Amino acid sequence: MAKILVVDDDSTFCLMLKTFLVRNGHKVTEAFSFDDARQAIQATTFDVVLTDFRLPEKSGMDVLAEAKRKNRDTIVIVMTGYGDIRMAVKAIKQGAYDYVTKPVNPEEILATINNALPVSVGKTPETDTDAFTFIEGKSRYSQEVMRYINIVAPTNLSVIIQGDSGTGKEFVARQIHRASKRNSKPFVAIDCGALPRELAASEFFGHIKGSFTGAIADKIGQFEVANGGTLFLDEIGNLPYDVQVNLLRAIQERKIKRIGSSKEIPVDVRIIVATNEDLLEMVNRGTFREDLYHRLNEFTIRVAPLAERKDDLMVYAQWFLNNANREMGKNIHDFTPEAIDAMLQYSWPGNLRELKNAIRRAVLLEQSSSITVESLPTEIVSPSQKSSSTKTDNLKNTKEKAEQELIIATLEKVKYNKTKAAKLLNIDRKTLYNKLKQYGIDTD
Ligand SMILES: Nc1ncnc2c1ncn2[C@@H]1O[C@H](COP(=O)(O)OP(=O)(O)OP(=O)(O)O)[C@@H](O)[C@H]1O
Repeated sequence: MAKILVVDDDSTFCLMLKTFLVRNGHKVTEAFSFDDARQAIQATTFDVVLTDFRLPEKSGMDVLAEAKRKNRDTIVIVMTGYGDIRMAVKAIKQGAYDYVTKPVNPEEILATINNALPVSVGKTPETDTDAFTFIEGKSRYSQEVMRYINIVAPTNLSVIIQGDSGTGKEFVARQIHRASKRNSKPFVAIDCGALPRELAASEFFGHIKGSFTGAIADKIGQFEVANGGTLFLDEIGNLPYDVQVNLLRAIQERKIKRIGSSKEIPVDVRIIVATNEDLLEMVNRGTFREDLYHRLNEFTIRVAPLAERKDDLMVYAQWFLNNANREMGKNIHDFTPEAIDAMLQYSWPGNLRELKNAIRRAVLLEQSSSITVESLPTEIVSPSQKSSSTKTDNLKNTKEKAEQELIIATLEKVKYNKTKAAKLLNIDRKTLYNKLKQYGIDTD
């Protein structure tokens, strides 16, 4: 039984979800606004918070921040419309466990919660369950990543894994650990993005009772938990600057001191970090320590966005389909040619995570033995395909659609940096702004 908070201003939806989750053995509290949610979070520690992305006045991001401030192990799942998928990706970068798309299917939510629960966010001793089975893509990029994993795994080198959200960085880290001599020892993941500055040092190194307000008992830090194994620091770019120096010292000296203690404890930990930012650029901007960067940068692996390795798409799609079948007791064999076509055309800004979610949703909705275009999220059925049969097409709106698609694709490519996008599109920034307005493209 998990303690779950459901946050949505639609009270009928809340009631429906509550009834369903209670029937499945959970204890559920509802909140219809951010203020209700905040009060509930302050009063109780929830295992799971399920929040709508759009709330009156506030957003799911605020609920996420509130829940993580109270207890960073709370699993936050964001419910979002497909139009907000980029925001959902942002929420994940800030510590949300996953998102589900609206219209929400209760079975899907339950499956997401069940997946999340045994994996108490972050610190998971490595287990060889299906949830972490590493699937090899067949694209040139994936083959290269595989080669790098095999080269670096047996060494003790620190590794930086660079790639957009949802590309599979944590999976690469787990695979390195699994293929290393450390694989019988723990793999410990810390999400630096969800780590409040004041708790970061204590999370890494532990503390002794009474060393600061709130230190009500001795606490062992993650360096000690990971001893002999691998420490995976996700979103390393979000680590507060002053904590970076402590981290560097621990890595270099291979010893730590619990906060409030003078006793040095030797630790043997291999460090793997992940980032979706350009750390070197952060070094140049002065937000990431250069000495730490060089210490970590013994080996770098770049994981390409799914859009750049379309050869992998169906390998993963079939794997996620098989898993979803098993999870939901269904037996859908494959995808129709139109569905494959639509998936290949789509840009997948949320990468493998988005693909997995789209397929789980499709498996729930699909009534036939193959996934059809109709059960895929509408976003995925590309605008040009959807409109190809409409008689109202004319040269002007065909041209506009193509222009709009090109702008979106370019923005995604340059991670929404408008200066770079304008340059690539060979237009000035002002023209780009006008076009964004004209097509209602939201870039915040
Ligand atoms: N090699 C893989 N084999 C099987 N599934 C994978 C693989 N890589 C990624 N996935 C799937 O994609 C999801 C996202 O992967 P992962 O969490 O590793 O991405 P990430 O790049 O670390 O994301 P973030 O930057 O948001 O933390 C995983 O939950 C998993 O289901």
